[in-house]
Amino acid sequence: MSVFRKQRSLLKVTGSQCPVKSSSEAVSKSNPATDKRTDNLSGEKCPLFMFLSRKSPDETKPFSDIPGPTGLPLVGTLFDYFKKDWFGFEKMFKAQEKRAQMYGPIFREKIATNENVIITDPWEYQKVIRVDGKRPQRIELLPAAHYRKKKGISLGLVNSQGEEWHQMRTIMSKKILPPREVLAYCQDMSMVAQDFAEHLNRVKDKETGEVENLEHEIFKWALESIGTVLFERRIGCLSTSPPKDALDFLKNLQGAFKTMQPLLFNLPIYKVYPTKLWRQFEHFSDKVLELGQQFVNMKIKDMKDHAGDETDRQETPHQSALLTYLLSQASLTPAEANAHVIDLLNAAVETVSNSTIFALYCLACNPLVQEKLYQELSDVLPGSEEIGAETLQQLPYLKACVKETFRLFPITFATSRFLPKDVEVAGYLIPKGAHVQASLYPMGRDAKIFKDPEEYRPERWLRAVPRDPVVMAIPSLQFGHGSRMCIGRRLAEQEIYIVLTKIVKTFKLEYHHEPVEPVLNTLMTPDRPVKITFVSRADSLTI
Ligand code: HEM
Repeated sequence: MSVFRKQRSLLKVTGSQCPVKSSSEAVSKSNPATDKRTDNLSGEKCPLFMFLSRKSPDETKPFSDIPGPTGLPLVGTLFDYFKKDWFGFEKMFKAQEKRAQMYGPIFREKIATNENVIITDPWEYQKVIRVDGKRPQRIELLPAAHYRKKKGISLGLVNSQGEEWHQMRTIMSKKILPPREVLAYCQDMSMVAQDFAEHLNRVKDKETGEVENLEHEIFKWALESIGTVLFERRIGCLSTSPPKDALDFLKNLQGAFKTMQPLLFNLPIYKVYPTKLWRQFEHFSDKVLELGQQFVNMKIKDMKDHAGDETDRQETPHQSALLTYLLSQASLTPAEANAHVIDLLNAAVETVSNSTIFALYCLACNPLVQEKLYQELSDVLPGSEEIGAETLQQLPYLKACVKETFRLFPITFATSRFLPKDVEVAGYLIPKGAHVQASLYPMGRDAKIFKDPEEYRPERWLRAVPRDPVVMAIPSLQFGHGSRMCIGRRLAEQEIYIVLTKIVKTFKLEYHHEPVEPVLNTLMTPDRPVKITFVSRADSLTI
């Protein structure tokens, strides 16, 4: 009898013994991996269940038994992604969902040089999280790492490993992670978001209420917003004539992300021969670097111009931009400090923009949810006051809306680790060094975990009754986990909360077009222009 079937028969016993009833979102069908959670509402595993579901070591199957597509020597399943009846690289998350339906919650796949164990069961992925350690290793973004090595630039926090990573992370964490540091940016972010709402009001079509190239406008906001954190200065993206360099930066950043996607999964021929795609990627990356450096130079010039100017410093609530902080670190050369800031800029703009676009889209498609959110915002912020740290504590529904967006559109689509030691997952022994991915799209849309998974229902995250902590943590997995979790998570969430607050208070959002589907351009992005109608709220006090 398979391990899974054994577990299922044990679960029948434990189900009746467990003192806590199952939730309405409990498993409808038996699934070997998901059944293990018992889904009791307290979120704690029943001790009897834990005892009965223990496996003896000899039940653990070898790595080679993990199911998955066979593929060809050398290239693995690479050619599947060129087939008409299969999904391309831009729909990799769909391919993983399909594979999970075929092989179950754990499978192996080798695509060109990428060999992965993919897990769609959140309880099983917990075993990977538990062994994360102090210096977790994630697969590098190979094209980006190759580019940096070629140019002789630091690999940066995103792509470095081991001690080098740990040292960088320790320095940067002190300034980016503490809640008090992040909350200090509330006021600046709030002012940028207010400008953005006014900007939308200005640029929306007076007849249709739609904004031409909304994505581009949101990118401008995201650059302006993170600019206040990194450089403590306004870039001017939301003015009537934004600086050309800022617009070029955004265009090239998008180009770099878009061209990186196919480079990530194909054979890395570019390492020996600069293919057309590689040359495009290199061109975009060169421009991003050059223009990013210009932002840095502007800030450095500001600092020199205002050295010792106390009046200027008093105007800013948090006294030092991230760049200032990094430049003051004795262990970093100015070149390293610059490289880190450009890294953060790159990581921040695409991620925050796309998450915000999907959140606005979800709200526009769900008027009842939007109305409920509007009520919450109006109760807490009845006037045009700025959004402060205390306000953010009082907006549970807003936070639930963001979580629900992350569930449906996990823009990073997978989070991964190289295992630091052998681990048993879903009944298989996975050896140290294997690369293991949590596939977030199928996880978030699993009907055995979420009732009516296609529905946008923020209430899922508001249950008064405590639910399984593993389920509750699914949305945050898109920021990764453990000591290598996204360093910008708090900044990102704060920016998204603030901009949604300003927009929903100012406009009623509507959507009257074909549904938007996600596609990968390294990150998950909408597959078409998102034509939201922005209807000014008559009773809005913000504009
Ligand atoms: C919704 C927005 C964002 C999402 C979904 C996101 C997601 C992620 C994920 C999944 C990782 C890998 C974590 C892991 O391996 O455990 C990561 C790493 C990282 N993120 Fe973000 N991120 C976002 C916003 C930001 C922002 C705003 C910044 C900068 C201010 C940023 C900077 C970074 C950096 C530097 C790393 C590398 C961290 C390390 O390896 O130590 N991210 N992010």
